[in-house]
Amino acid sequence: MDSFLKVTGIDKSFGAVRALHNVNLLASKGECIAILGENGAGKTTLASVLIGLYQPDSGEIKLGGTPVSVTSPAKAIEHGIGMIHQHFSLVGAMTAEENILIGLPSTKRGAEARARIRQLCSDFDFNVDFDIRVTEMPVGMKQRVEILKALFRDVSILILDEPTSVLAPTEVAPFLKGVRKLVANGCLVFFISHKLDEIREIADRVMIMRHGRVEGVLPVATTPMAQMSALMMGDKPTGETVETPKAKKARNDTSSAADALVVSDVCLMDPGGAEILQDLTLSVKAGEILGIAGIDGNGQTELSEVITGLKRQTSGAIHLNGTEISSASIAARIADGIGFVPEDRHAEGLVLSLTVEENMAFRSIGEDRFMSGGLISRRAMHEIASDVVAAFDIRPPDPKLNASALSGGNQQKIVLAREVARARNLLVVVQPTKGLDVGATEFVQNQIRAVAHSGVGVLYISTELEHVLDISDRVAVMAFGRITGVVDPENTTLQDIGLLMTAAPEEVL
Ligand SMILES: Nc1ncnc2c1ncn2[C@@H]1O[C@H](COP(=O)(O)OP(=O)(O)OP(=O)(O)O)[C@@H](O)[C@H]1O
Repeated sequence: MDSFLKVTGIDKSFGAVRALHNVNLLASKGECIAILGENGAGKTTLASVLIGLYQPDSGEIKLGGTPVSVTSPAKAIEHGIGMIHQHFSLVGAMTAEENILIGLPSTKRGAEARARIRQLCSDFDFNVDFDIRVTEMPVGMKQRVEILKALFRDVSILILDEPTSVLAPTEVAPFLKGVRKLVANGCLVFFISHKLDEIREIADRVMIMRHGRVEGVLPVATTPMAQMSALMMGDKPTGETVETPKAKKARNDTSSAADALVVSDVCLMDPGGAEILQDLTLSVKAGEILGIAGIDGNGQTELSEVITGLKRQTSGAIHLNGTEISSASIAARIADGIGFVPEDRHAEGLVLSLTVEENMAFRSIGEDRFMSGGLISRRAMHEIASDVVAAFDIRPPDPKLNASALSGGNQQKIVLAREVARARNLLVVVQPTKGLDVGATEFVQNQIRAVAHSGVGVLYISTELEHVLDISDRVAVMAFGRITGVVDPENTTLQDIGLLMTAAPEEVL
């Protein structure tokens, strides 16, 4: 094989954690290599070494036979290596075009450049609104802007870190098609993903990582999924199975339960006067899981923010256990027993510069369990966090590490653990399985089921339709800031839901 990229003997440690252990890889232009591995396996670290965010402790990277020193992301771009991260790095106050052209000399930012951006958009079927700022964009659109930014810089190696996790089901197929086009054009694409079916669809080879080592680089077409999964998980069993339909029925008999949450006729306007939520009405009973399905950017995030107090509705009312909380502060809602797992864990869920145990106590200081004799007890904080770290299998199992030192999946577990503990009446989760490996996904779903089982109402918002259908007792579909229908997940079809997801405003009841 004519290898364009040659990675030899890469090692990278963070203190005692050996994140990469003698990683070797040969890859050619015009192929798509999936990188598969459990949370914490070293996938992001390897990608970060390739794009110069981290310097390896040892090892070598060659491009076209020449050793290269990738000392920064800017150097990586010079070498034609770009990466789309799970957490985007766009400037919120700027438009798509301004972001794509940022840092380029003015000679490269004229009409020709703008035409090329639009051409790339149409080549890859990317729907991007060029008139709005990034802060106003739904996550899926931000991702498309990030990709355009890399494509505009003519990358020949593009690393995509779980790119479909922010996309709605209907957006995935066109996106994958776009990636295949990129590969056909000679780009070497690394596709980090936890989704075996997607890997099967998009990748030529799969590189399986485990505990910082490469367990194998195998052709996708001839490698059974079971073999990929076994290499990824070692001899550990994959996640426990979930819940039988019978058990789900037994749990979800909430017909006589009281309403935990009632949202009545809620409207939300953005500063420009556009209606983000329109006369939205729904209810969640105690012990019930109400799923919210919908294409990203149809008001789901804003719904979660209005319920948790991060945004104030323009009109309408919100009741928790029969008491109106429409104008209550965020702190008052937390005190009332609302737990919230936000979509953007980095921006809203965690303080990365604080330790795991400090993050566990975040916004809960003052609760009896963290206090002793009227003072904050560091010991209680440590003990509570140690228990949670063990129960949620957070790795590395050290509550005194900064949250920034944990992999994305393990950071997610911290937020979930903290919010589950807070949710005495209502748990609102947005994209809770994003970035989690198969085992961790099962684990998180089971935690959420257990919360509902204890009598807490759960609002489960996700673009992962299969997960929503699997876990929810009822599913409300959102489009254009409204609920377009409520369905029984046992008696509905994907087509029915698809229709509700794309219902035009005038078709909405
Ligand atoms: N900046 C850092 N400081 C300390 N430890 C780190 C740092 N970055 C990663 N690690 C550790 O290195 C190991 C590999 O992490 P990495 O983020 O590469 O995993 P991953 O395979 O991308 O996981 P995920 O699927 O959860 O994103 C983990 O044990 C993680 O805790």
